[in-house]
Amino acid sequence: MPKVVLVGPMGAGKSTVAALLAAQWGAPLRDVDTEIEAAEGRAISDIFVDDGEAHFRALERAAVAAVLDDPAAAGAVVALGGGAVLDEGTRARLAGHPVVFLRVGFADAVKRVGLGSSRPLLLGNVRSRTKALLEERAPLYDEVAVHTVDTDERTPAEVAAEVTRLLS
Ligand SMILES: Nc1ncnc2c1ncn2[C@@H]1O[C@H](COP(=O)(O)OP(=O)(O)OP(=O)(O)O)[C@@H](O)[C@H]1O
Ligand SMILES: O=C(O)C1=C[C@@H](O)[C@@H](O)[C@H](O)C1
Ligand SMILES: [Mg+2]
Repeated sequence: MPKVVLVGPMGAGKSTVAALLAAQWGAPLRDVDTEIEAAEGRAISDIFVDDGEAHFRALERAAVAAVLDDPAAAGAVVALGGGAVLDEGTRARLAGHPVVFLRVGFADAVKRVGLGSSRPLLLGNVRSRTKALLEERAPLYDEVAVHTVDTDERTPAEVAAEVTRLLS
């Protein structure tokens, strides 16, 4: 089983904090978004444009399951994509895992994700999309999480230290 599975919205810092924790713990790093992009040979934004969100979600469901079942992911730091918890089967699979919800509020989330086009679900109106997604998904992150860490006005290093403290 992984040592930690980070969940939370876009801009929560899952990828950033996962990389820090993996380096600090000397543990393998598994970032599911990155693994999907590597397997597909294209960016997530291109998967959304070419094949649509439903196709991306199917790839994501399989990629999360593959990581959770992978013996090589024992003791790893795993970062999930922001929407992985939308899938009921994924939520069920996370039961019993050390899942940490990195919470982020609206203001910090908007500052962190910026206006780039790499997050297809925020295209159009970053502020209103961010607000809606944060509200819709908060109950799903709460459902799967064993611990919640508030990341607002904290550096990635401070967030990583809090995750380490909670899991030790
Ligand atoms: N605690 C923090 N304070 C300030 N900036 C942060 C913090 N955590 C992450 N960031 C910055 O916010 C941006 C988004 O972080 P990151 O890519 O780690 O988020 P994510 O949760 O993995 O998002 P996604 O779901 O889109 O993969 C990056 O530019 C990162 O440097
Ligand atoms: O919150 C989401 O739905 C997403 C978050 C990212 O991690 C990527 O998985 C993708 O951009 C979708
Ligand atoms: Mg990420």
